[in-house]
Amino acid sequence: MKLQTVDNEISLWQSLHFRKPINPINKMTQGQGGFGEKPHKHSCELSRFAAATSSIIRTLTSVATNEAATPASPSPPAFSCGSRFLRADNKSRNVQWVFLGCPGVGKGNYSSRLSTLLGVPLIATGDLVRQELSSSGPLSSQLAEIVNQGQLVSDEIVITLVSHRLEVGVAKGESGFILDGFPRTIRQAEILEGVTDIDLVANLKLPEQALIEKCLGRRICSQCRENFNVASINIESENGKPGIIMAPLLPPPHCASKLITLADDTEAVVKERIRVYNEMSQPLEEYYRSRGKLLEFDLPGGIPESWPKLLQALNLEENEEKLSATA
Ligand SMILES: Nc1ncnc2c1ncn2[C@@H]1O[C@H](COP(=O)(O)OP(=O)(O)O)[C@@H](O)[C@H]1O
Repeated sequence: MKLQTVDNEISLWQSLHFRKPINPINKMTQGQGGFGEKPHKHSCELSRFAAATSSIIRTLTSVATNEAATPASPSPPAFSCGSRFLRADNKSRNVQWVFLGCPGVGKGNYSSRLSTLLGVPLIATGDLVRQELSSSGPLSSQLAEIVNQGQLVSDEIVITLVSHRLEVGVAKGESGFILDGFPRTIRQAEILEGVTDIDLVANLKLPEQALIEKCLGRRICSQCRENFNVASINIESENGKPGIIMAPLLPPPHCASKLITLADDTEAVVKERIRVYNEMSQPLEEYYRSRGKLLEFDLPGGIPESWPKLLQALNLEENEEKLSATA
């Protein structure tokens, strides 16, 4: 039975290194939620998986308790807030937030702005996968095939990549994190839930037409790796839903001649990525909603309209100097 298997795995990781108790309420919700069946794992797969996850467990423990790295006199925060999402249960650590959203919704952009604002690292699994893919490592060609077809890479590989990234961060004294693109399956969420507390899961939404146009308009500077978008989106209001206007995000002149398109931003692959998202990742909305952690956010337009409203929804305010620095 699924619940039994998840418990077995979490107990295995706990026995390895981590100490977070399993919350009986979570167990109950998982059981009632009817989430997708977890694939059967052979014991050798399980032990490889456990090895990878024990690493994430160790690292997440260190991230969650990393007080030593906090400076004695921290510089004033770039924000003020009354947010219930900040440090929900543990004043000794920084935020642990997750960003959900379909490909093209802009979660990378908003999570990156928040990471700068809150002074926490942004961990984007898409970037970790692409880094691995462009290296000459053993996983490279295997990953290229999966990503270029718009499919998800295996939970085991993603967890290994996240775990490694967290370990590097802990060594540098990082505390807290914003996760962009992880978890993306119920299984990944269960693993995360089993090892640390997530304070908030922000779910960004746009109509599908805008998602497709945004993905197809995405460009990256091959030199500085900055993201831009050449799409000019104008979706008329329909059936009581407000229209959406999104201006292009054009590059500065020194990047304009160096723009590239990612191999998975073609129309067929984008549609497949959205289909895979709806099938594999959308169930996460209910998973986190039932745990009281989900913040739904319909983007009202491009960054100039959406960013202040997102801050409002999170009960955050940028300080004046920060506003001018990011303008
Ligand atoms: N958590 C994850 N689980 C499985 N695969 C992932 C995960 N995160 C990223 N990937 C892989 O990396 C690709 C790029 O991710 P990302 O940049 O987040 O794209 P998207 O625009 O689809 O949100 C995904 O299509 C998927 O193949």
